[in-house]
Amino acid sequence: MGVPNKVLTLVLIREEYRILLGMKKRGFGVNRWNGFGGKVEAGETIAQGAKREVEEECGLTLTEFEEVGRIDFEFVGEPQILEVHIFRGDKYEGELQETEEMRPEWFALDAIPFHSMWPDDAYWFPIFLRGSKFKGYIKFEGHDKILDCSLEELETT
Ligand SMILES: Nc1nc(SCCc2ccccc2)c2[nH]cnc2n1
Repeated sequence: MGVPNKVLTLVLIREEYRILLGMKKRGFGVNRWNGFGGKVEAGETIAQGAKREVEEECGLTLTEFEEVGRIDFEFVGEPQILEVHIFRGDKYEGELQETEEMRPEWFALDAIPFHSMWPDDAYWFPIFLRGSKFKGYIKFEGHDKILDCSLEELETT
């Protein structure tokens, strides 16, 4: 029995022709565009943690969102697996704002900046964008090199 997984959230707010990403300004994944998310705190559900991180990181309040995927990330030399629960944000309220953590920006679905994102995103974003549910396991060496990648599409909604 190794170290328990670190449970994290990742929220991708998607409209018909565009997706909301944030440029990470500090911490894990800095200088990459990503969805909004982070740690799940004691006493909150994973979904509550997802909603909280969106509010903290870009000022929007999710009113409709759904868990659509889960990817376990292993980093060579680190015993703790990152268990990332991925949500699609469908409806939200509030005013989009830049925070200390994230600079938000909308991207057309045919102009997603994969060259400035985590390298695995290019593999699972297409599954996410066609509305399927998915699960995966991805092994990294450092933050740029993928050693193993296994993704399974679970259902097409
Ligand atoms: N898209 C994506 N995201 C992450 S971490 C997401 C979860 C997180 C963690 C810490 C702060 C905020 C959000 C990744 N790791 C390795 N590949 C990856 N791809």
